[in-house]
Amino acid sequence: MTPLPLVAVAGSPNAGKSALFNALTGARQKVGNYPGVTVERHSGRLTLADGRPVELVDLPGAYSLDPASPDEAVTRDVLLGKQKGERAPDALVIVVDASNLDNHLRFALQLIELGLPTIVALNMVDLAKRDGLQLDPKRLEAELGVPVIETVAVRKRGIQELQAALDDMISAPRCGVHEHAPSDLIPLQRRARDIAKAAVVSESPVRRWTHRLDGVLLHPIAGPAILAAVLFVMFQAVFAWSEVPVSWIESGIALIAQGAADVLPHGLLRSLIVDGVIGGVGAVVVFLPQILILFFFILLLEASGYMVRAAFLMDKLMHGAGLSGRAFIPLLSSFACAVPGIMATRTIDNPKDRLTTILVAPLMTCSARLPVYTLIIAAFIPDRTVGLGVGLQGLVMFGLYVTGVGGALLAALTLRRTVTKGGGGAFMMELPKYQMPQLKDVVIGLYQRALIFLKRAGTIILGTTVLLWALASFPQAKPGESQIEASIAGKISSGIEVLVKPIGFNRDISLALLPAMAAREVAVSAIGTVYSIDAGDDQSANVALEDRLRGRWSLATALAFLAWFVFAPQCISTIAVTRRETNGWKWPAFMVGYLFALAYIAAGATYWTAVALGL
Ligand SMILES: Nc1nc2c(ncn2[C@@H]2O[C@H](COP(=O)(O)OP(=O)(O)OP(=O)(O)O)[C@@H](O)[C@H]2O)c(=O)[nH]1
Ligand SMILES: [Mg+2]
Repeated sequence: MTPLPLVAVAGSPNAGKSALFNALTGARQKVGNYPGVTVERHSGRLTLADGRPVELVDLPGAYSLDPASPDEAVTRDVLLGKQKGERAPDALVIVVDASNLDNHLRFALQLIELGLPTIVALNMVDLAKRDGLQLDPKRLEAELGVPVIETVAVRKRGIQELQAALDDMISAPRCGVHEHAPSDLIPLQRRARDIAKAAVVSESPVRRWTHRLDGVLLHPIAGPAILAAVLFVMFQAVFAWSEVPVSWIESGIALIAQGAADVLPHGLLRSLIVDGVIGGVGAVVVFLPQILILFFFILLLEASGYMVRAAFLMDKLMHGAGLSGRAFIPLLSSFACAVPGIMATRTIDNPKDRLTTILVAPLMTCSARLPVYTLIIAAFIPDRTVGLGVGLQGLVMFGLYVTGVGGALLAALTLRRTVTKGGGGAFMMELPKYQMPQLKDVVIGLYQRALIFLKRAGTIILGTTVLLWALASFPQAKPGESQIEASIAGKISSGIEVLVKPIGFNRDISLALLPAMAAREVAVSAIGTVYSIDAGDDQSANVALEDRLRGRWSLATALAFLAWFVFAPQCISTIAVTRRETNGWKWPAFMVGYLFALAYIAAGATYWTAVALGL
């Protein structure tokens, strides 16, 4: 018995292939598995007008014939007649989304080049129309050189016409499958865009604007320059805009501390409230404005549709580091916090790519580092401009972010050649329309961020601060003795100090490192608490934290401390989420190990360089 003619339904993800397949085959479907892989095989039967049966297979969506995932590999192998347990298809139905034509035509063009008898289903014309886009299928047909049928798969519109076209095609003599040579994506993309443009009859202004903006924002030279400028402005704003609200919060906290000191009697309770709670938590809460400004930008970039363009621009760079372009969005979210960033890696299909992305995500400068960076920069970097209105402090902050990103790319490159070696794939993504961000959404996003931050301040940070206060307050010092040196915390930190002395860290830092494991910001509150206790009741208790630091740390130590924080894996939540996402302790342990090693080396190198330069 000769097998039925096989017709493959192929196209980009979400084109509506399965919907069309269902409309064509109805209930006559079979679900199996391709041998050797975990990809399902959906097939169904279709009877042509003259009574001849054909078999239809619904292939997994793919962006190109150069696969990035196991699903895409099956699609390619079936189409090229190389899939085990499947015969070569006799004809193709390519499904494209009319409202997303230039993206979907890329793959369609590759498929048409295979030379099989082919029909293009121009699907989702209902959605295109709703968006104000009208296309000319005849023009498209002329450009592509194969029949084009308009369909709305979910409403079964155009199904009969499609079946009639299949009828003609199966009757025609078939020619063999041509080999696929991996094609260069850039010319392919350009052709797809030109054809999609030619097929447009009319287009709404929003769509037209999107195309025009993309012409500038995705330009090979202007695009990256604009992206760099956007990021730079963002980091300058974090400093410049926060000055006033920070000073308000500072005076508020000082007032509260003063009030508490006035009403409470001398002694331990007063020390706990004023030094422990108000001193520690207050030192962190001050950073709320900066964190909100950072999130304001991230929310704006996301809502406007620019974020995905940024990912597109970064794709080449990501590939250079051995990462998938899909890694960009998880890594960018990690600027806010590594926990959602690591969770977002679930969109990366290649397991090695994904693992690498998880392992480097903590190197992205999360918002919890901001308090530490800000404190040290404010204390040690002069507040002056370096010309053109660019502030030195903002520049140093920008430099710290760049170091984090550079470290992540280098780490990824190294990991991909060693522990996470293995093939990756080409990456493509769809660009959404530009949108005016809604004020309401941004406000809600910021409100949620503020709440999360304050909750952290009230729980983890408060808890560790009080614990540290207790460790730093007992046993009580005898007269003439320094309280910190007499305390348990002082003893512990002397132990740590032995380890970190070679990289220029002093006792204050050793004391802050341990509680900072709970959350990075705690380093700031820990230093705040310790200094409050140490100052005792003398007049200097009211001196701002920065001024105290300036008196006690050398510039070399401060810079080493910054370098440490760029790399150190100090966050329990990140370690926990890594364990969950990688199903075990192996990778989180590896991550903590290599990041601490990097932190130690970076801090040491910074310290000794600074000392050598005479800072
Ligand atoms: N409005 C509208 N929606 C459609 C049309 N065709 C498909 N859809 C919807 O689009 C979504 C994706 O359709 P699918 O058929 O699952 O797409 P697919 O190409 O099989 O996707 P993958 O298999 O994931 O690549 C579903 O929610 C469908 O209901 C259409 O012509 N018009
Ligand atoms: Mg499908």
